[in-house]
Amino acid sequence: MNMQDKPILQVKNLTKQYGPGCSICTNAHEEVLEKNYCPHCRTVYACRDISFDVYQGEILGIVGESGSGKSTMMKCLYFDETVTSGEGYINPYKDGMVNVFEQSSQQQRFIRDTILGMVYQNPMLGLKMDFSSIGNIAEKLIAAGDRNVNRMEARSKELLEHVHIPLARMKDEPKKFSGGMQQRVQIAKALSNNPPILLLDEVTTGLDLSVQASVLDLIKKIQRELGISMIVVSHDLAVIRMLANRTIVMLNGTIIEQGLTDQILEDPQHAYTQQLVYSLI
Ligand SMILES: Nc1ncnc2c1ncn2[C@@H]1O[C@H](COP(=O)(O)OP(=O)(O)OP(=O)(O)O)[C@@H](O)[C@H]1O
Repeated sequence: MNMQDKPILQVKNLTKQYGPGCSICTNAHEEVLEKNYCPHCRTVYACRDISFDVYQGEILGIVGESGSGKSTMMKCLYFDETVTSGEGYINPYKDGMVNVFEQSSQQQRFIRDTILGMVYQNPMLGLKMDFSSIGNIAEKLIAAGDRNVNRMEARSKELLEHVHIPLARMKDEPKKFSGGMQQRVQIAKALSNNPPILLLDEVTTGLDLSVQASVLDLIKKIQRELGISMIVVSHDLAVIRMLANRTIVMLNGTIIEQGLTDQILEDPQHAYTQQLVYSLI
C-alpha cells in the first residue's frame, strides 16, 4: 500500500437513515438520539457522516458492536441500500471522478458486476442454494458479460480450486455444503470477475473456530496473491487484528476511532475501543 497514491475508494459523509427525521433530531443528534435512534420520530440513524479511504492492496477493517451500522454501510457500498446522503468515488470507475451513489441503478449494477465483489455473513444472500456451485460462479461471470461456456467453466474450476473446493463436488448445490464450504463458494463467486475491491461482511461469524481460521487464512492468501483491496467488517476485533492493515471503529452509526490496526491495538483512545482491546487479553 502506498498512501501517496490516489485511494481506490473514497467515501465521504455517508449517511443512511431509516425514517425522515424530525425538527428535533435533524439538527441536534448528540443531544437527542438514544444511541442511533430518535425517540420523537423513531428515525434510525444507521450511519452518520462516515468518511474513509481505501488504498490499493490494503485491507481496511471495520469493527463495532451489533447495531453500530457496519452492515448498513456495506450494503450502501454494494448498492443493496440507497444512501440518504454522501459521496463515493471508485478509482477504476470513470477515474474516480463521479459520485457512484448518484449513478443510475443500471450503472450501479455495472459497478457491482465488474468492480466489486461481496461476501455476506449469510451465504443465502450471496448464493443460489439450488444452483450448482459452478453454476453460481457462472452466474456472476454472465452478469459481467461473459458468454463463452468453455471459458466460464475453466474459470469456475480455477476459482473453486483456488478456494479449496474439491472439483468432484463442483456440481453440488451449496445447500449440501458445510458453512465453511458455503463461504468458500461465496468467496470464489465474488472473485470471479477479478474485482479490484472485495467487501466481506462478518464472513466467519457463526463458524467453528477451526473453520473460521481456515477461511481467514484463505482471505489473507487471496489478498497476498491477488493484491485486491478489501473492506472486512466484523464485530470481533480478533478477526480484524488478523486481517486488517488499518481499522475503523464504529459505534451508534458513527466512526469513533480510526488508524493503523497495530496502533489501535497498542494505544486505543476511545473508552469503547479500550474495552474492545482489553477483551482480547
Ligand atoms: N431496514 C431497516 N429499517 C430500520 N432500521 C434498520 C434497518 N436496517 C438496519 N436498521 C437499523 O440500523 C442500525 C444499524 O444496523 P446494522 O445491521 O447496520 O448494524 P451492524 O453493526 O451491522 O450490526 P449486526 O452485525 O448486528 O447486523 C440498527 O439500529 C438497525 O436496527
